Amino acid sequence: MSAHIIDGKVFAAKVRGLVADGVGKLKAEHDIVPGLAVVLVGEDPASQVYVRSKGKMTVEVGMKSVEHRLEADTSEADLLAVIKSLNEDPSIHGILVQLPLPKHLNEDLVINSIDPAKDVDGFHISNVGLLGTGQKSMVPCTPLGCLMMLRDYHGSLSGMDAVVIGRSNIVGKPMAQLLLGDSCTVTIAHSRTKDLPDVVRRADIVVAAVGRPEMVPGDWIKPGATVIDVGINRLDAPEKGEGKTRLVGDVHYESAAAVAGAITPVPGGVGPMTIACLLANTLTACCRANGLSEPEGLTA
Ligand SMILES: NC(=O)C1=CN([C@@H]2O[C@H](COP(=O)(O)OP(=O)(O)OC[C@H]3O[C@@H](n4cnc5c(N)ncnc54)[C@H](OP(=O)(O)O)[C@@H]3O)[C@@H](O)[C@H]2O)C=CC1
Ligand SMILES: Nc1nc(=O)c2c([nH]1)NC[C@@H]1CN(c3ccc(C(=O)N[C@@H](CCC(=O)O)C(=O)O)cc3)C=[N+]21
Repeated sequence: MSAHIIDGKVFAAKVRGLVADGVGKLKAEHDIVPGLAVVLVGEDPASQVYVRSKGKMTVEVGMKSVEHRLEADTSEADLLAVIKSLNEDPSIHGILVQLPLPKHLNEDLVINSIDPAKDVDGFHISNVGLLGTGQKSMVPCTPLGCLMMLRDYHGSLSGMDAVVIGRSNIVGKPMAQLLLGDSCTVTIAHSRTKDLPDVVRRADIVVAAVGRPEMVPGDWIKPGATVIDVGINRLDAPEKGEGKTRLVGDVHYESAAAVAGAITPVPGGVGPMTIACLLANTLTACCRANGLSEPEGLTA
């Protein structure tokens, strides 16, 4: 194994430190405490992990943390009423509705009912449009975290060939926008892409956001390329004991690390950065809401 390991855990701790400094300054100089509300409908297991560490870290950086846990059969009207009350609550600067939502709820409608200024996920159509046109917006946390790691490792990304595997609204598409914004030549690959291995072999930067465990093998990776593994896949791990599981990414780590120049591990890569960027976005939203200058280095 030769690749440099990009340590998302260490980087995320650094970002949370910057956020904590900003929060401290807001409190000391303006007596303002940023508040983040998370709304969880039902008991999606993938979301559980996220909500747990998020609540803890929100409090650690000095913010107010609010959780709304609603029954899986909550009506759309009741969910919209909760969001409306959070939109109107001046102590709340960030609102996150955990996805996926139960099938009977219209995800687009729900997301677009969030005040765009409080949309710390950056999923509201208004923020998507602002990002797409290069205007100041709320930037989705996972792609923002990936961008921060890439900028930190490479400095400038200008002119690099980037391949994003996956075209979801929450990861693939905004990731491609951010890479384009940093002047990469961007290819977006998906399930209908022809000759995916050859497409990936051209890339200086590979971002894998597919949701298929260890799908990208090392022999698809150009020697020296930087590999960002967004995938979070939980597999059974009987070797660790009965009922135990392990997390793996969308990249086959061992073989990819043998050829890549740099790689993010799973766990300990993109995941912790996502949460750090959520806190960063909440601080940014709070500064903007109060007409204050926002901290450097925490936005795209
Ligand atoms: N670390 C973190 O903080 C986060 C991690 N994740 C993880 O990232 C991964 C992706 O998440 P998300 O974007 O929401 O997933 P989606 O399921 O919404 O999107 C997956 C994308 O991968 C594409 N795809 C599926 N199969 C293939 C294939 N065989 N070849 C090429 N492309 C394929 C799909 O193509 P098509 O559009 O054609 O169907 C789709 O665009 C998941 O593992 C998820 O758990 C997600 C969010 C945050
Ligand atoms: N509105 C919304 N926004 C999201 O950003 C969002 C969402 N819904 N729904 C679910 C996905 C998933 N997601 C993760 C974030 C961090 C880790 C994370 O910190 N993972 C740790 C591992 C945790 C463990 O050990 O299980 C790591 O990768 O090191 C995982 C997953 C955000 N998501």
